[in-house]
Amino acid sequence: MLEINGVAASNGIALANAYCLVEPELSFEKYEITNIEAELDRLKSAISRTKLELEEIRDSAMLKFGEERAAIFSAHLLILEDPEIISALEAKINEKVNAEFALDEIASMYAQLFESMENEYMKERAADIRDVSKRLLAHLLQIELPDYSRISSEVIIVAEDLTPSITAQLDKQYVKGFVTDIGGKTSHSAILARAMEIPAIVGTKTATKTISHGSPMIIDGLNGKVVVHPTEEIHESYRLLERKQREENELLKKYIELPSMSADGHSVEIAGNIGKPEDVDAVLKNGGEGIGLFRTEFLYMDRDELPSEEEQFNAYKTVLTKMAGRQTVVRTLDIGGDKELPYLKLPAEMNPFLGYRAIRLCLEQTEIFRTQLRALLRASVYGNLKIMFPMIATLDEFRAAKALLLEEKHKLADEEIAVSEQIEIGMMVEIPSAAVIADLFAQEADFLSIGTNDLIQYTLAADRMNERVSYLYQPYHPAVLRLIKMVIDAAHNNGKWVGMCGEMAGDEIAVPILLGLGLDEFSMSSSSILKTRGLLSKLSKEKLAEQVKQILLLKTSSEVEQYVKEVLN
Ligand SMILES: C=C(OP(=O)(O)O)C(=O)O
Ligand SMILES: [Mg+2]
Repeated sequence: MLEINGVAASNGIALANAYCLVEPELSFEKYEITNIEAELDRLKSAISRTKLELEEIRDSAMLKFGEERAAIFSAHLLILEDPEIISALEAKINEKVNAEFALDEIASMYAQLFESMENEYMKERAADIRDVSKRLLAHLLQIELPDYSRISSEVIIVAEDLTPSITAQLDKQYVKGFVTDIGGKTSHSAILARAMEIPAIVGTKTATKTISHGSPMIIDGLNGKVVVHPTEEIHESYRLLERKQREENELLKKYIELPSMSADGHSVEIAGNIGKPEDVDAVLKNGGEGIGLFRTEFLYMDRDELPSEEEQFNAYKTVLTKMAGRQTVVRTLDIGGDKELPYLKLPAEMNPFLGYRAIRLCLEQTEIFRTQLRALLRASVYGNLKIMFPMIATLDEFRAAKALLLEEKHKLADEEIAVSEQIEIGMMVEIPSAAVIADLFAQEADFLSIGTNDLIQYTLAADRMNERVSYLYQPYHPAVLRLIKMVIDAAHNNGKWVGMCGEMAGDEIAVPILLGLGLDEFSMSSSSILKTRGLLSKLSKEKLAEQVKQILLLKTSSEVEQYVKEVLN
């Protein structure tokens, strides 16, 4: 039995076998062959097995993800059927070299040829050739390649990291959880795991080195623990725990229909965070009263080009229609940091979290921004839309973004296209400079939404993705609490509402503090909604408003945590 610790990124317990997303070593030696016919046969049979595999992948991608993604595999199949490539391979084998070596030579030659072409489309074909030849090489060497899109039994994914696009493709029916070497509580793979409501442990540092494919394992998303090859006894205790958790989740269901109200009768709003229109279902299923954050960048990911105005319009319209008049806060494109768009071909930066991203990019590449704003404005008539801008650091940025929005609104009016007159325009407060001058922003914004995932990392200068400094990523640090108080007070002093859409809004130590500070809206992963509503129903807002005065005098994060735990008991 082996125990590994990591960051508890998404709650829950999962028991299944490991599915290691580790690229296996595909090394081989060059050797001279004596039987050319036998070698050609070996190549032929590896090609047919590769084709069969690709056909299966293509068909399952078609079913699960649609035509666009399936097309990649059709293109791979065409390469395997290309007579020119096949005869080049055969000619090479006729020089009495083994098939692996022949494949490597020919595939590299073609890939280099495509790479040297001016045409972008042809350049990309080089990647296809390398991909197919890797698959074929694996078949020649009789090594199985892991492929997450073909998982069809219950597994726990073990990977160095999961990019948002891989995570978004995992099929919840089979993927019961995941464990990664890197990442923190607010890395985007962790956020997506919470949206998928599957347990996840990130930042284990060693999972891929110590867990082998197929090993029975348990992940304890509550305590950030991974157990590999558990003893019978441990397995049984976790099975019972999992059952207990399922029962507790059943009990929480009573809160689906109840309003979000403290024990002393104060109402707040508990909303959900989403990344794709289909995530709305989980928010509604869990009784979310609104959407506090729609991370629209996910509409731009996992594809080869920017989404058109029409595509975006349809996505926003779907969300607004499903939300049926409930408050829906949509955040404009927040790309950068750990969220990349390869097709924008942005140069690599030394510090991407401090670089050219989010509103900075939108205010420069205004065509991208205007397309999104138009789509949003056109969709506004289908529900209760509020728009907010990410990563605002200066008042000038907020004014410039708002001006572009109003310009697009006027243009639509000229075109006689209907736009709602009720759209509130707000902003994320996730950069310390914005928190410090929240009083100035609150005069010009209709609402503020505190993004603690970034606010914490920028306040403590601790990368939210870096597990080596995760001890510094402290939501209850007095500096963070003071900034949050400043923002809430600034909004209220100007008659505006204030929400929080960072993960802290669903954190059980933070919720009592935030209630005491007067936060109006708590927006979180849909899996946290019911637990938070249950917790809220046991808290007295008026009593907490007094206790918070004490909390704000505490000197360290652990003192705050200890105080809240005592108050709660
Ligand atoms: C909600 C936030 O935005 P994201 O996690 O998408 O950066 C935040 O920073 O708190
Ligand atoms: Mg952010």
